[in-house]
Amino acid sequence: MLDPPALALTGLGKSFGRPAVDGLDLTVARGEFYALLGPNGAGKTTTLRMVAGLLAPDAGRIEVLGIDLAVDPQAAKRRIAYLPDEPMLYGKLKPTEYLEFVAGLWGIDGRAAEPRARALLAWLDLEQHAHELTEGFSRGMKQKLALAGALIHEPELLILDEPLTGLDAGAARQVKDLLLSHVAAGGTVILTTHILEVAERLAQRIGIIQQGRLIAQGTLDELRVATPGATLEDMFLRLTGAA
Ligand SMILES: Nc1ncnc2c1ncn2[C@@H]1O[C@H](COP(=O)(O)OP(=O)(O)OP(=O)(O)O)[C@@H](O)[C@H]1O
Repeated sequence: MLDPPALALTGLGKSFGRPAVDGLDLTVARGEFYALLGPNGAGKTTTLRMVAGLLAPDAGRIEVLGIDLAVDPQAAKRRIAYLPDEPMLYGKLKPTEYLEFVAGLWGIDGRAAEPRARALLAWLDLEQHAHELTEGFSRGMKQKLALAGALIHEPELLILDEPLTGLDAGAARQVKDLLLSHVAAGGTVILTTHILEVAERLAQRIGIIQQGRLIAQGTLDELRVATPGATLEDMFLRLTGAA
C-alpha cells in the first residue's frame, strides 16, 4: 500500500455565522514543503487550528499520516507540531525549564528530552539565554523558543502559522534552515505566510485559499503556466482579485 499523505483534508468546513473554511480539499504528501497563502481572513488560521485539534470542524474529514483526527485525536496530535501565530510562553520559566515542561506533557522524561532540548536551543542560537527567564526575551527570541517547544517531541508534520513574521534576518535564516532540514530528513512542513518570497524560495508546492476554498495550487512553475514571466505576487494578486 502507498504511504498515506502527511495531511489529507476532505470537504473541511467551519462557520462562525458565515463560512470561514468552506469545503476545503487539500492533500500534502510526506516530505513536502507546502506553503498556504491567502488574503487576510481567507481561513488559513482556522484551517490550521482544526488540523491541530484545537477547533472542531463543522464538516469534513482530517487525516494526519493516515490517522483520522476525529477517530484517534491523541495519535494524530503526537505526529504534529503546531506553532500558532502568537504563541504563549510562561514568563517565569527559563528555556530549559520550558522545554522540559513541554516534553513532560508529551510523556517524555527529562533525561530523554535534555539532549533534544540542547540541540534545539543550539540550532536556534538560544544557548546563551538557556538559563534566563523568558519574560525578558524579545519577540523573536520568544518565537524561536516556542518553535523549539513545538518540536521537542520530534513530530513528523510541522504546521506553522506565520513562523517568520517579526523575526530579524538572522533569526529568520535559522528558522528557515531548521524547516528545510526537517524536510531533507523526510519530514513535512506546512506553513502560512504573507511573505511571498518565503513561499517562492522554500515551498515545493503552494496553495492559495480565498473565502475558505482552495482557488489555485501547484509548484511555482505550474502556477506560472497561465501567466508566463509573472511573479508569485502578480499571480497571487490576480488570482485573489486584488489586482
Ligand atoms: N473565533 C472566531 N470567531 C468568529 N470568527 C472567527 C473566529 N476565528 C476566525 N473567524 C473568522 O473566520 C474568517 C477566517 O479567519 P482566519 O483567521 O482563519 O483567516 P486567515 O486566513 O488566517 O487570515 P489572516 O491572514 O488575516 O491571519 C475571518 O472572517 C474571521 O473573522
